[in-house]
Amino acid sequence: MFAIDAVGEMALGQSFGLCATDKDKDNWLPMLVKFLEIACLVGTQPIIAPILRWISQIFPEPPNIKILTGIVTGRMDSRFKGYAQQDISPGHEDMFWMLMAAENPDGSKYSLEQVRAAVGLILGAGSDTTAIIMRAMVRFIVGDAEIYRKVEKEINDAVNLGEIQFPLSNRDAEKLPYFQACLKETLRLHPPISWTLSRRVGAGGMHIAGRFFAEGTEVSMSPFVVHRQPEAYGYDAAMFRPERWLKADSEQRKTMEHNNIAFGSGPRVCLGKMIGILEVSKVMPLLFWKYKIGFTARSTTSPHRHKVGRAVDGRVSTEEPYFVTSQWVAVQSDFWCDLTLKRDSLLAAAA
Ligand code: HEM
Repeated sequence: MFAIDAVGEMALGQSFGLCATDKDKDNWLPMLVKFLEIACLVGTQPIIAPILRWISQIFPEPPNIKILTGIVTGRMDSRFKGYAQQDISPGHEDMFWMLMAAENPDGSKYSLEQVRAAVGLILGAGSDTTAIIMRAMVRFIVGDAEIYRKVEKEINDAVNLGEIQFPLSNRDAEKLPYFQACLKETLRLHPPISWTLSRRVGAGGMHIAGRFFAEGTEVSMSPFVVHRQPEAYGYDAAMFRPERWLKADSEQRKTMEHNNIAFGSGPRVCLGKMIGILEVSKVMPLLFWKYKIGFTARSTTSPHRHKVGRAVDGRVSTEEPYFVTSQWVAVQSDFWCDLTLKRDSLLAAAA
């Protein structure tokens, strides 16, 4: 809910109110998963796009989707209207405002359709991705008592010594090296996007990893696979071990960073990379400081209640606290946690 609200605030200057009401009354969460499933289908099989467009013209939009598209379209329309009346920003420069000021390479302004498409892309690309990392971080950290202890200690010590303050600034979050190493390990082992956007092989074709690919072939890489190479991350590449980032020498660290493609790489790298890292760095230390977290069994109403959990690598286990379904996006479902307010945070609130 936080990730959707945050991206709403950034893209259209206003959150969608999920955190404030503590409810997903418009069904953003299930609809986003559906949206990403369709994006996966169209992204990998572009031939399907015109068929889906045709179907969507014949059959009415399902009511749930209609509500969401209605909310987004309504907000955009009112911003377009405000913009035309020179009421350009809602008190701060959001992405809508920047897109309206942006120019195409030929110097022309973005068309309304371009702005609509870009805002839709940001809402889709910037919400579940960040939420997946947050869930995976809880699973990896809390699932290992020693790592959890180290994360808590680092945050508690930094708070007690007055080195960091909540709400955390990005600079303060950088004062938590062990937490940052956990974030890197999470992005490495559970990259939210299972393969990067495809690229087309250029004129004359190309040899990649010992194979020839003809000109025009679409190729892509899977962060999930690249991030598990022992050549880059060591013999224990499949293990969640934050220390690998802290103990690596500069050459090893360079290799690990270079192979980390959770946000893609090159000219089409994720445009929200720094925003995603900032969001996780602001929220997760506060969560770990404020609450004691534990996993609980799956809810009796869960669609997976008869199944054991499934990890991001497809391992099926009763120990696994969530169920990962991976299409383009490796999304978790049925993750039930117990949160207990900690004494320290209660005392700080009372002070
Ligand atoms: C942890 C969070 C995130 C992850 C792991 C992630 C990952 C990715 C990946 C793998 C790509 C494809 C890059 C490539 O093929 O080289 C991408 C593209 C993109 N991402 Fe993110 N993303 C995250 C958060 C965000 C956020 C918060 C936003 C916006 C506020 C965003 C906006 C975009 C956009 C607009 C693109 C398309 C770029 C293009 O077409 O050139 N992402 N992201």
